[in-house]
Amino acid sequence: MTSLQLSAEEEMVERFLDAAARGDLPQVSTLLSQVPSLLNQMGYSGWTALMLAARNGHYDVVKTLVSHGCDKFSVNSSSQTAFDIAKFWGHRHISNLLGRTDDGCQRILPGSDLSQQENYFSRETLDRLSGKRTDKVWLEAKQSDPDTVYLLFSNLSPMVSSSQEDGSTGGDTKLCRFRYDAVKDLLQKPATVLVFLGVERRKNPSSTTSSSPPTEEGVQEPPAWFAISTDEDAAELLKRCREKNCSFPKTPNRDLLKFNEDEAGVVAQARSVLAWHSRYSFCPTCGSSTKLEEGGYKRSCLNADCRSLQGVHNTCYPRVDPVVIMLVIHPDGNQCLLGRKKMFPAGMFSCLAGFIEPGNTHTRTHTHTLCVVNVTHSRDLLCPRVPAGETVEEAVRREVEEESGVKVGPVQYVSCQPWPMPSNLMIGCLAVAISTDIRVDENEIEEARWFPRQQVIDSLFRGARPAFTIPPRQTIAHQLIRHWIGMNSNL
Ligand SMILES: NC(=O)C1=CN([C@@H]2O[C@H](COP(=O)(O)OP(=O)(O)OC[C@H]3O[C@@H](n4cnc5c(N)ncnc54)[C@H](O)[C@@H]3O)[C@@H](O)[C@H]2O)C=CC1
Ligand SMILES: [Mg+2]
Ligand SMILES: [Mg+2]
Ligand SMILES: [Mg+2]
Ligand SMILES: [Zn+2]
Repeated sequence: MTSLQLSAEEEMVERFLDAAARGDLPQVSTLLSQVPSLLNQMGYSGWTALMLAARNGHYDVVKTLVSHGCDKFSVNSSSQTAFDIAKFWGHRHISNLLGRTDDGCQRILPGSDLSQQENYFSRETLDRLSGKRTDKVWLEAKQSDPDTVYLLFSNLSPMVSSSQEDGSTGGDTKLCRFRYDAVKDLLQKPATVLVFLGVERRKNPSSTTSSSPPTEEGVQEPPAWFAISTDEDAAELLKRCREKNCSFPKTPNRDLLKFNEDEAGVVAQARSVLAWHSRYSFCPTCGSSTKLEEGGYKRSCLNADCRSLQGVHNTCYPRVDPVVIMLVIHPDGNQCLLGRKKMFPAGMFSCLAGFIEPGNTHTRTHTHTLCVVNVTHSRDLLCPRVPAGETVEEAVRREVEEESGVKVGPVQYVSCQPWPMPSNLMIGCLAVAISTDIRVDENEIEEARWFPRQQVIDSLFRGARPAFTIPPRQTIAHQLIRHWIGMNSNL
């Protein structure tokens, strides 16, 4: 092979890689059909087309390369697969696609344990079927269906059974499931709140054990799930359960972390919606009484003159509070900033976190999406000082500086977690510090420190005598710390 031929071939590889990096799917497909051997080629950078598409979030290109049978397990000079790269850059849909594989292959992918990238409380076990919430006839039929599953809540705690003899939940907590006959009296009570959670997702339709008749089309519908919150005495409610060791856990922050991933997702959904009902019994706009609608996903004001009945108002729907939670990395790349609140168990440090705030009067440098304004209005209206929601990045910078005095530069989203105490969405980020002096706000944080990577590894993997402890694996704080430790610094 002459040097000229070689460079032509190299040039073709670089063109192919460039198309993948830019997300140019037609170009990727054309080149592949002309030269199929391009599929797994590495360029000068040591990256394959799959890695570049995964890096830049080009889902369609990744999908096409995978469908052509490309090698998902090849690694770059930092030993990262395309899966690792997608995960690092927060392209979860791509890491899910690359991680979705049979059990045999999953072993091969480094760090490919899917439960690691999916945070606790995030699994969508049920199909919410939100379109059915307005279908009263369907919802009523489902309520009396013998296959329907009911979960009972008292004071926002679900009834659970525990395998521990003393009733203390030791990691094997299960939701108590009820059928219509066991709860139909509760459904008649005026104080009862009923929330439609969704229907089971069928993995294997042929293995159904449903006793309900097929629908007109002959398709058996999967069982529906509802959550019931009632004012009946907890001790009375417990008598309805035939299982042993039933209880309503008393300490949500601890006890709600003991379900398997499937049930944790259902609990998060049910508890957040029920918590909203418990706090919004009256109309936030005019103070009148409200009625439940849409399968428990709406409260409408009973005052016919209320403003909330005109148009769509967010006060009528369950609320979610966004919270940023961030692992701040030292400019040297080898230490991270962790803090502790007074209420934490002794020796525990965690990521800093804080509520995203509405309205930010900082001067903004990026463009806004604005409502259309009359062109004769002053320029001030086009570059408004009007309050607008804080961005995730701004909230990260503000909270870190407020709580620790450390200034933050780049911010990168990693993953998020519904946190049903009562209804937060924890938005997990990595952030890089641009100053290192710590000055804690003692109202919020008792202490904050830079921890060297090795000390963090000792804590994470419970090495000999760790200097501090971190929150349990079910928290996104734990997962962010783990993510940083697992990540190579040269990406
Ligand atoms: N899943 C996880 O790994 C973690 C979850 N969290 C959750 O994040 C949440 C926020 O973290 P913080 O450091 O407490 O926030 P923060 O730093 O913003 O301070 C909380 C204070 O902000 C005020 N505040 C502003 N907006 C609020 C709102 N919508 N609801 C309640 N208080 C509001 C209150 O005065 C409150 O005391 C906590 O509720 C906690 O449950 C916190 C750390 C780890
Ligand atoms: Mg905070
Ligand atoms: Mg704060
Ligand atoms: Mg705050
Ligand atoms: Zn009202």
